[in-house]
Amino acid sequence: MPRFMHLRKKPWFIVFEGIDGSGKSTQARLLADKLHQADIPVILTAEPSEGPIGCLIRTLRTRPSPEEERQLFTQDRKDHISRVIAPALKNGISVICDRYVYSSVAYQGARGIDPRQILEENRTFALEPDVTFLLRIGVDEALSRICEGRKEAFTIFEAKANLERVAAIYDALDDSHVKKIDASMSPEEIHREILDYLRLAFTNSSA
Ligand SMILES: Nc1ncnc2c1ncn2[C@@H]1O[C@H](COP(=O)(O)OP(=O)(O)OP(=O)(O)O)[C@@H](O)[C@H]1O
Ligand SMILES: Cc1cn([C@H]2C[C@H](O)[C@@H](COP(=O)(O)O)O2)c(=O)[nH]c1=O
Repeated sequence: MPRFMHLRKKPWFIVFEGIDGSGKSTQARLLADKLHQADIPVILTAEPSEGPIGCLIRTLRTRPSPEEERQLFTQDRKDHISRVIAPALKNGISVICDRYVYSSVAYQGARGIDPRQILEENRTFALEPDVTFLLRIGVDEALSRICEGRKEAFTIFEAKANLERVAAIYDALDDSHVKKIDASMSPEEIHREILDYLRLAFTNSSA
């Protein structure tokens, strides 16, 4: 069966999660490019989204309260789902999303809000991905990558202690659609592992 032909029959919703610097954007782009090369209809999107609330979030220079932050990301996600994700899937277009529900669980959970409460609230409205790739990496390695790849000072979300708490919540995730990936490998090795996993998942889903 030609590679990824399954996606022509049923578009997939694929999410990338992980701490800052884990390589989510790199892998999301590599996967989107691979599907484009296979002539599979796909869009690459992200949260915070490019909608009005997502743009507001990205301009923040001081961190809101945990509750305000939770509400902002929840409203952005509702807008993102209705404006971008749901229409694409309905039109047979697969969606690759760089950050989604679990970012709220991990990052706002790291600020003291009960992660289970965040997850339960999101489950009342958010579409469930077909697969979530959780890129796992040590905080020190992630921060050294961010230093290399970024000139301006760290954003407010990247304080080391905060990322340690975020990473711990991510690691506790055990949903069946979460696939944990060792993100310390090279970009090419991670990409190959993701493609191998997807090919097997597509085969099993159409069996
Ligand atoms: N497997 C890898 N090995 C080494 N460096 C990597 C790897 N993947 C990405 N990088 C580099 O690390 C930096 C962060 O990568 P990327 O932007 O993909 O991470 P991210 O998880 O999206 O980060 P953020 O959440 O902060 O946007 C970039 O400079 C990128 O080139
Ligand atoms: C979706 C989402 C994101 N965040 C945080 C996590 C990141 O530090 C920033 C986005 O930065 P990126 O470099 O564009 O990935 O936003 C969050 O706290 N909660 C969320 O739901």
